[in-house]
Amino acid sequence: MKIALNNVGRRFNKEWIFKNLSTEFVSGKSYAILGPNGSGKSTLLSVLTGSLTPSEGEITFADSKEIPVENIYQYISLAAPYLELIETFTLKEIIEFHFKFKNFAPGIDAKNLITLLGLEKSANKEIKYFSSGMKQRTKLALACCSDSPILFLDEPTSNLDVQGINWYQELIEKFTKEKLTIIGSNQIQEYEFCSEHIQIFDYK
Ligand SMILES: Nc1ncnc2c1ncn2[C@@H]1O[C@H](COP(=O)(O)OP(=O)(O)OP(=O)(O)O)[C@@H](O)[C@H]1O
Repeated sequence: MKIALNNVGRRFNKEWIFKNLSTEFVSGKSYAILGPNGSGKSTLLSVLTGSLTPSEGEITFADSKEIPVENIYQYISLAAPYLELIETFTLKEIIEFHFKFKNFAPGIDAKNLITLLGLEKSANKEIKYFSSGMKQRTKLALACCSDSPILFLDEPTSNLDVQGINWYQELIEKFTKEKLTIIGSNQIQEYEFCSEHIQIFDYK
């Protein structure tokens, strides 16, 4: 998989969030998009997922051939603070729902995903009764355990405690090897495994 950006910029009204960004994102590599709060990480991630159009420049998605932007969602898994889980579903139900649209990563099924989460006792509990950390683990596990070639994680350790952060790092180790992984972050423990760094402030 490849995402290629050619002089891409995005503005809201008259404010440029980033511009003149030309780079490539390829499978098997992990990328960190870095910058402080409000710098534009989530805006760039939205452009890269095809959910926000660039204000200038070109973005292209390709596998063995070009993929139209309207189809790119089929190749993507995403966990982000602004993507909510359906609160009235139980954990079992949300897994069943999610995997109507995505395939499980090799070796994963609903039962061992719950084990991986360490939430066996909460399998029949509604998401609305989950703690913020339990919800975050669930979002990360759904995204990482899907068989999608591109994985986007925005602020992946928000609401996780030290144990949760270790759990996140193990999850990444297990499930991102052959993927194109892109992390939006300003915390080292979230992106230390990423070999490629993009500083939003280099594109202001
Ligand atoms: N839909 C929008 N309309 C107008 N301005 C927007 C919109 N979305 C984001 N912005 C602005 O774009 C800038 C970058 O926001 P963005 O959420 O991308 O930053 P971020 O680096 O992800 O921040 P954080 O680390 O706090 O999540 C901010 O000034 C924000 O107010």
